[in-house]
Amino acid sequence: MTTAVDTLAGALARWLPAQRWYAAKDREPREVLVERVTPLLDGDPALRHVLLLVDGERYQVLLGRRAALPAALAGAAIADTPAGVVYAATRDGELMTRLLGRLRAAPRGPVFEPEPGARVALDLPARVLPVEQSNTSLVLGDRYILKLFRRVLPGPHPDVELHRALRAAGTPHVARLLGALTVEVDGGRAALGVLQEFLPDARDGWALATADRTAFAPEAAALGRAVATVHGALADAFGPRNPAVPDLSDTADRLHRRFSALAGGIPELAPFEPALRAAFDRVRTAPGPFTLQRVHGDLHLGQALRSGGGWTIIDFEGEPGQPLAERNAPRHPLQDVATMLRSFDYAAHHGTADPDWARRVRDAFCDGYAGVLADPRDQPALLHALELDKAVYEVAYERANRPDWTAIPLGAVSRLLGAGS
Ligand SMILES: Nc1ncnc2c1ncn2[C@@H]1O[C@H](COP(=O)(O)OP(=O)(O)O)[C@@H](O)[C@H]1O
Ligand SMILES: O=P(O)(O)O[C@H]1O[C@H](CO)[C@@H](O[C@H]2O[C@H](CO)[C@@H](O)[C@H](O)[C@H]2O)[C@H](O)[C@H]1O
Repeated sequence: MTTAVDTLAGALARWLPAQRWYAAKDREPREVLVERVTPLLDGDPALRHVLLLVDGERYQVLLGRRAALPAALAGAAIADTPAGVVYAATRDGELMTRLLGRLRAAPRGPVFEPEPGARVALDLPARVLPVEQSNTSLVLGDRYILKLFRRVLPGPHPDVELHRALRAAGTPHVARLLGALTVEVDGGRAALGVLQEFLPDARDGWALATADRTAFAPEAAALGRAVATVHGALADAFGPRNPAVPDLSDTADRLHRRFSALAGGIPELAPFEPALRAAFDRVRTAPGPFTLQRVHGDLHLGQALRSGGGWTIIDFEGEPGQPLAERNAPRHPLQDVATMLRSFDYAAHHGTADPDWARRVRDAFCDGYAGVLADPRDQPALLHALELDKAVYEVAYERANRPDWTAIPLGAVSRLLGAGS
């Protein structure tokens, strides 16, 4: 006999592949299990928090239910049931306005905890950010931004942990953390979301750099200083968990493993494999010693917001597709520098190509960074290998998400190898 939960699971299996935050986007999941349903609001509309196991991986979804959907929510429908239409509740401003206030400790349900000393208004009008991203973000009253993670992973979450430590250290370059949403799973707590101060006048670095390349150049030095300041604060906050290592053989091994995992099904990368692996091997003899530390882990121009208060770095969750242990592991800080340099190259090759601009902005960023910490250009082999690693990741990312963009990172692999170390 087919139950209501089976019907819902089937409808979710058809709906998931169209969601950008669903990792295995290119196919319908084999199995969707509704693991736990927590009622947050009864009536019409109703709101449920739902944990799903999708091919064994845990996700959270917020489901609304109404007797009939208003036209504005027509695109959010998931299933027609005898009790009403079930739909993606994050699209429903009315329900999302009430979300924070409904997260009271229902047994094993989601909980919202404000940070010590933070006074949080629980009923500000909500709107969902129109950008498609790895997660789903709601702006509350233009004062807060609530990011709801889609994957639910037990253990310390870097977006919460790093923001908390950076604000405690008084770093001006991060948005204030106001609270966190968590849930109990597998005997521990898992982060479901973070609430932060919203910067209403902010524009992200990608928008700025692509709108007017000339105006962006002076900003790059300030961005370099901001990233170095954040690195210094992260090193202080988390301490020398992994004190100076004599060489970066472990990093080289990791780059090789990542290449094998990422490039397997990508024939365009095959001709570059020997040169890429040689570049990764050169990391083994880069002059040390090195101190590894917590880093941002997924830094690019879209993660840097420019507002009246200067540069703010956002989204410290690392690459969302990686396991938490990998994302929380100490790394060389040049990893973040390398990924930001890749972003300048993206901006330079978006529209009319302007490699000279990329070189100027890259130098300005490194100058700014070098004013606070060591000059990234003092480690050319490491920087080169880390840029290549990110470009390979980007080829895989673009093929899966934006095939028309694949030429940008693929061209970069070729250019970076041609340029040598
Ligand atoms: N504190 C903030 N103030 C203003 N806008 C923000 C803030 N944090 C994030 N944003 C906006 O939300 C978007 C998504 O945030 P982000 O943390 O990068 O989510 P994701 O991990 O899903 O990419 C950003 O590109 C930015 O435009
Ligand atoms: O922001 P996310 O954490 O979801 O990061 C993913 O998506 C990014 C694109 O939105 C992608 O970034 C790549 O494209 C950017 C331009 O759109 C460019 O500035 C970045 O340098 C480039 O890597 C990112 O790789 C991916 O993880």
